[in-house]
Amino acid sequence: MQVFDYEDIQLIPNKCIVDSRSECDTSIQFGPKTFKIPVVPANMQTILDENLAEKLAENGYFYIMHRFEPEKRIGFIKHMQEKNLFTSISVGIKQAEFDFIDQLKAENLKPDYITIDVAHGHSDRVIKMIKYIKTVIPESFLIAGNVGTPEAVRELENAGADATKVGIGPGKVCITKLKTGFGTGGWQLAAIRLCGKAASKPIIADGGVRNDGDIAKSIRFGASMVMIGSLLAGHKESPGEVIEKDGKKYKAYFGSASQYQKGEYKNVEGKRMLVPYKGEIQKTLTEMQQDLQSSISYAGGKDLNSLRKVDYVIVKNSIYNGDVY
Ligand SMILES: NC(=O)C1=CN([C@@H]2O[C@H](COP(=O)(O)OP(=O)(O)OC[C@H]3O[C@@H](n4cnc5c(N)ncnc54)[C@H](OP(=O)(O)O)[C@@H]3O)[C@@H](O)[C@H]2O)C=CC1
Ligand SMILES: Nc1nc2c(ncn2[C@@H]2O[C@H](COP(=O)(O)O)[C@@H](O)[C@H]2O)c(=O)[nH]1
Repeated sequence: MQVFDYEDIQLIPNKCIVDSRSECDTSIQFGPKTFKIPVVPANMQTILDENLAEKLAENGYFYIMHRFEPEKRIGFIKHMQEKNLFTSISVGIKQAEFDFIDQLKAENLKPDYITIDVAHGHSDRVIKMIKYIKTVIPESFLIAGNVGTPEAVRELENAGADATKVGIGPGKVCITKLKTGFGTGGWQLAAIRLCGKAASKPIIADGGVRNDGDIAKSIRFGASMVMIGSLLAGHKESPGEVIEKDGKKYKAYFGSASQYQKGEYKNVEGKRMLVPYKGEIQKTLTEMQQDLQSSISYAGGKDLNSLRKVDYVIVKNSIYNGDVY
């Protein structure tokens, strides 16, 4: 099996067909809606809260609300619907989450998107939840994850998932690889390629993106959407207070399976780090869009599809020579 990660790949340019990068269209249809860029902030408590979700929805970006304050979800859905904004929430797989699906049904609330968010998505419990949601609220576009193999993608799709989320352990605050020996950490882009080839529905590349160019690479290897944590952490709108240390400003970013999320040190597979404060998130999202427009122009096209077939070379761990900024 050929394995590589983001830093090992360079895409090969084709002849340009636009006069300006502004002509390049970065929009993506994902499920029932179309978004400005194929990027979604990670559904984690230090990445997004209700206010940021609202801002993203208002401005044409995809979001997936996290599931770590379960009691807020019904109110959040109602609030977004009152504002005519799309609704996108996460669920787990414990019994209380089946009851939550029943509650949604009883209140006639049909989120536009539901994401099943667990560490090891290739399991009978996840398949049971997929089938349950698809029976009770078939109108919702259902994303299931996380997985790291073509077999898992196929099995979750066959169970009824409308999209799958790929990435076990490549995240910046993940320690799954170290704690368990398993995952796609270190070869996430190759895993996206394998899963993308097996998929008959969209996949979300989740974790390991360290530079804007990695978004184009994810699309090249089969992703429809790219989930990003660390690059979108540390903004003014990110949940949490600004922390001052040695005269510099930071915000905290911690794993959903860290002790900081769980409130206890049990089955910990995540850590906490401080991310330099970055100001407004819109600036980062705009830069991502501009960089992606540039990527499309290098691909020799006018939209994201042009990225999907570009040639590439594997330059194992060498592209950062003299190139870090
Ligand atoms: N993308 C990634 O690489 C990873 C992401 N995460 C994130 O951390 C959060 C917490 O995830 P998770 O622990 O699944 O959620 P939960 O704590 O809600 O656990 C869900 C259920 O699955 C069980 N479970 C968890 N892990 C496993 C496993 N490896 N094998 C069998 N059963 C398991 C849990 O039981 P019990 O705890 O008793 O085993 C629990 O009953 C999620 O947001 C997830 O996305 C976590 C790790 C890896
Ligand atoms: N192994 C773990 N993975 C986690 C945890 N919390 C979140 N995540 C995953 O990381 C990505 C974000 O990755 P990044 O490289 O962009 O920062 C996120 O979407 C989850 O899939 C965790 O505690 N352990």
